[in-house]
Amino acid sequence: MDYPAFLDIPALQGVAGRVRLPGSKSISNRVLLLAALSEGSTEIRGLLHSDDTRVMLDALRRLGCTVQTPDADRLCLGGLGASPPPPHTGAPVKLFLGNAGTAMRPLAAALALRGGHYELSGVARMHERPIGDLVQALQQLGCAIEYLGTPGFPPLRIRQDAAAPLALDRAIRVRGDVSSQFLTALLMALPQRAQQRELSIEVVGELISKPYIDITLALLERFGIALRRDGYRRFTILAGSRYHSPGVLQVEADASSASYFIAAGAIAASDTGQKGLKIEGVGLTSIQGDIRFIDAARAMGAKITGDAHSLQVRRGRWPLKAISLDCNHIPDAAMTLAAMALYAEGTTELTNIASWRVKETDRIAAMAAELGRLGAHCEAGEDYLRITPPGDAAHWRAASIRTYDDHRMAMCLSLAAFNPAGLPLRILEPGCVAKTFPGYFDALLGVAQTAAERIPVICIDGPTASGKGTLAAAVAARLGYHLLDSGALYRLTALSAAQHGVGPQAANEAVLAELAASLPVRFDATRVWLAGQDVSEAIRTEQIGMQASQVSQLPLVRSALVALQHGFRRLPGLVADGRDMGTVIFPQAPLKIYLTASAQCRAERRHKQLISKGISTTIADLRADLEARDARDMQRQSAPLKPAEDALLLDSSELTIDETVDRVLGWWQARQPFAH
Ligand SMILES: O=C(O)C1=C[C@@H](OP(=O)(O)O)[C@@H](O)[C@H](O)C1
Ligand SMILES: C=C(OP(=O)(O)O)C(=O)O
Repeated sequence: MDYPAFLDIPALQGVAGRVRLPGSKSISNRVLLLAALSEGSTEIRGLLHSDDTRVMLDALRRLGCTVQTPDADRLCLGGLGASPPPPHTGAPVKLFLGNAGTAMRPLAAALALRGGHYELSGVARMHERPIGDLVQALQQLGCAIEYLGTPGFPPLRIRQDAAAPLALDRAIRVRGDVSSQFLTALLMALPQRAQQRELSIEVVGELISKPYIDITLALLERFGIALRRDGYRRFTILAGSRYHSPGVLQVEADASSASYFIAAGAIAASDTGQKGLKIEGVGLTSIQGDIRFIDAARAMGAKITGDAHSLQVRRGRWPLKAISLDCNHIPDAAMTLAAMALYAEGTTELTNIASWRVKETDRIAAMAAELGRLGAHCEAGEDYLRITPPGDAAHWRAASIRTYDDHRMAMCLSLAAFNPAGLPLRILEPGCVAKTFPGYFDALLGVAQTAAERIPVICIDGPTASGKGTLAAAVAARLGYHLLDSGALYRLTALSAAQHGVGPQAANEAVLAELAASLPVRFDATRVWLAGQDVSEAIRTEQIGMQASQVSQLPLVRSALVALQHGFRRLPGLVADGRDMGTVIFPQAPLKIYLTASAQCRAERRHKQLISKGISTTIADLRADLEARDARDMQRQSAPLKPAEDALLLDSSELTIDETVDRVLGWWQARQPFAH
């Protein structure tokens, strides 16, 4: 998924409909590793496809696992089972684990206990995220594991002789007050060495994020590993333990990802009687601890119902009620409470969240800074955050939100788009959501509602071959906006007419208008589809171009296409390319460009294009055609080609494409309210 450098979200009002969430990160990466350690193949359904699972899968492939994907929902992983580990004397197997804590920590333990020569590294931030407590526990056992950079942090080298004896006769002690992932890592890795004897782990100090240990235990059980435990203090893996694939395993949708939609349902206005938002894939009986976010959301005012596989959320109490909550059990979803606090009456206090400081970024500092940018007042302590929302609508600010390469910062702060001041919101580097939820913004904007006039439209009109199409596509890509190639609609009407055996002449106006009104059209970034067929090339022939020009003269056809064109005005915004976008279709658009270039220049560009396609023609002929077409477009009765009164004229004769794009983006930026 290509993300722009920033995403501007217009002020949102409601949410409605249903959203199906991607798989749980925590379950996905645990299941992948357990399947890898098992004999035979495991069919995983509903696996999360994101940066964190991609690095895990890449690593497992390098370790020798086979991966097959019979369809989009199923992945079959062939495990390593009893196959021998690589020799510790050979070249290291280098594994890059991005910023995935659920890959780095468990793989470090699993490989140290398996034996072999490995180097584990990640992105720069991963090299600042602690792993010392886990490494110490492994070293205690006699594993040869060392730091390649700063002591206590990745990157790591593991050089372990699989045959060397380990000190397994006493309990392995591990601290759990920095991250529960260290204990999870040991729990998942140790069964490799529990064939002959039972193995115990003792947790030193207070364990944080306990519900993540419950996920680990639940999945170990699915893979046949039996344990004895004393609360969260001591865990004993029984002798004779062996990973046994369950065959097929369904991954629940991610409960942390659900928190953004639960919050949206609680915040967004919905008409009385409306059911609000349905969240599918995860339900009230989830094995993920973050499902307990619903208790906190309810305490703030959300109305939540549900069953085993889905949740239904709507606004209840309004404004929301501030809460004071120990969030240690829901470290990830608790960030969403910070965003909900923007809409609460009073000061919300989130405590026992020291682990926020060592995650994708220092989340306490980052959250305080960005909520402050929106107009809230925050007090950040070593392990707490207090949030007092903007006093009233007048105190909200149009903010440009930094995301610190932290997916949760981007997802949480997007909820500020529901602000009561009706201000748009800018999210910088929105692509960071790819860590756990690549399609997040599409999902949010797919269920969000706002008044059509709040959705910005940039109109790019101009004569034939002026470069409108290229400019519009580039501007849309840079802004993450939808694209309407209105000229293509006329071409599509002409093509559809030809397919139905209807000529483009005025006598057929009524039939042509009927065809136009129900065009089954879909655009994506580079292709055009008509009734599921890729017609990108078919509509570009000179013949269809001439017929398109003819049908575009017919008033009934033009009006049939108006509603279709208005339908393209969808969140977060639209770039509309055509001849009457600014004058007729979107007269209220906040930016209108009239793009021209001299006839000679346009003829030369078109000539170059045609030559590159192997079509021979002369510049003089093309110029004559262009001028004839201009005259026809400018003189037609209905919506003649002319600049809108408030359009900015842009002559691209002397400009490169990049310069033209930058000019338009510069004009657009100048009209945005975001403070820097
Ligand atoms: O085990 C897991 O899947 C996770 C444990 C938690 O980390 P900590 O135990 O470091 O709090 C959580 O924040 C992380 O996103 C996923
Ligand atoms: C802390 C997180 O990730 P990780 O699994 O990398 O620790 C998170 O997803 O919020």
